[in-house]
Amino acid sequence: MLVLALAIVVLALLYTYSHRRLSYFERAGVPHAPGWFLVGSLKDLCLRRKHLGQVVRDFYNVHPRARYVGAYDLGPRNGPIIVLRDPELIKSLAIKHFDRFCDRKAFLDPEVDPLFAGNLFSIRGDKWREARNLLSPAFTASKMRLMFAAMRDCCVACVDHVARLSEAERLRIDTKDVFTRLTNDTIARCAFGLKVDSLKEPDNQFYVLGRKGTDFNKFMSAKFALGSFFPGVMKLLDVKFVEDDVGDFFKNLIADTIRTREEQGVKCPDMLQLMMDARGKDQKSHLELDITEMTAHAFLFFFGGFDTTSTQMCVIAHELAVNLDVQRKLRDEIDAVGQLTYEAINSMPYLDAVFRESLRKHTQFNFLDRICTKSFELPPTLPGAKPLIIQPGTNVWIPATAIHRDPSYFENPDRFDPDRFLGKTTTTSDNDYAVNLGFGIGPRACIGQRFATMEIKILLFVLLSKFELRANEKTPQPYVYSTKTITLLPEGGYSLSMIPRQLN
Ligand code: HEM
Repeated sequence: MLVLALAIVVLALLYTYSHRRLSYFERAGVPHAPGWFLVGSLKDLCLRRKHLGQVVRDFYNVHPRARYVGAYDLGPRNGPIIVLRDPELIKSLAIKHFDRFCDRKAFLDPEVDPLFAGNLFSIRGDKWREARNLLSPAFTASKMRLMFAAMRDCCVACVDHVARLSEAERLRIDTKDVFTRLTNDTIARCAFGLKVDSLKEPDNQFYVLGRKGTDFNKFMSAKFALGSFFPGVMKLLDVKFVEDDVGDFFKNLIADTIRTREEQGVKCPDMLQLMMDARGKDQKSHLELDITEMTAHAFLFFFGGFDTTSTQMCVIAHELAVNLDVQRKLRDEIDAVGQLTYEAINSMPYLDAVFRESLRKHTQFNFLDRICTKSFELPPTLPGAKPLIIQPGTNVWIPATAIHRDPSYFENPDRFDPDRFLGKTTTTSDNDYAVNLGFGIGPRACIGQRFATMEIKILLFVLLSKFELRANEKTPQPYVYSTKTITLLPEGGYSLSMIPRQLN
């Protein structure tokens, strides 16, 4: 009885506290999405009524002219989220005032989950700066040139595998499975210096455990929500993103590779080598780079690159199969180029346009998140409103998905139309920069952008040289994102037909 009474009192206190928090934007005079006790403004996401992308668009559409709007986070604190709408303000916070908005919201305590919480995506402050400086040289244009041959070999092996399938199998390709194996093998080669063929050996440990560690479609989304909004509960229950068998496998792999390289005096052009070379160079560095930290960074290729890159391949293949005019135009460009070289892949305007349009229409990071680290005065959101001072710890979202579907920036935004990017170079004009957010913005933007772009372009080149992509009866049309996950997985899954070109 006493316990029940106590529980009711705690709940009532929490409710009163939350009620006050949920009036924050009302009091500040900022247009906002409504919020509810515990679920904040993310009720539809929690109830799986809407995909995260739609929820972000709902926030964005709260007011068509506001420079920013408000929403409320999950959890008993129902913290305020500032959702930026104005490209100028986005640039101001993400670039000019980066020193005040350099971190993301913490998911996890590094002590609970060192592999996940210790990687570049999650770490903060000076530790992030040092790690980013250390890892950036692995992604320069000259490193990409070095990795080109390895990537090409992986893509050719993947397309050869498709060619060896029976005709019936080729009519129903599970693109996610094939492309995930490809990205796995590329990462094994370029991050860990390992040769793996996951299409020939489907159950190899590298693939099986890498997949297990990054499977966003099962419990991962729930863990993300828990870690994001109730990090304390995550710590208490000792819930990890990276389970021990996965973590141990990768740690041992890194330790063995380092030992072998040191014993044999071998140097390889991969990310692991960069970290090995950086060890012990700077005594004052926060980066001690022990095996766990090196594994965390190398493992980041999985979190950052494995699922994202294969997903982007899937959505492009889908769009090409349902937009045959686009496929034809791209194939003509590929045929005209003929020879696949590093220079060629980087100078194909239509291929680049197709890729950029895919990032726009199918945005994997529905919002980019930043946390305010020093108090900051936002300008009035609307003419006549007051400026808003936000405090350290306030969450700021850049609603990438919503901006990408805003007709004031992209005419007819639901259409897949690569032509809109033709004639625009990748180093875009100022405003373009803040409305093309597929790889993020500012110093915290995706470090693997060049890597992913090159891998995807090579695959498209090799694939379309040999196959025509066609929708089959399982291809989702229209493409509706499943509300069961935070990824771009369509209801019904990915499926396509690949038809050898010479048979047409
Ligand atoms: C098509 C594939 C990919 C997409 C769409 C993508 C997208 C993104 C986005 C939107 C961000 C957040 C940027 C921001 O907050 O401003 C990000 C961060 C990141 N991505 Fe990617 N990414 C892809 C592939 C990769 C690959 C291949 C890697 C390989 C290492 C990678 C590693 C990372 C890392 C480490 C971060 C965190 C950067 C930091 O905080 O300093 N990504 N990515």
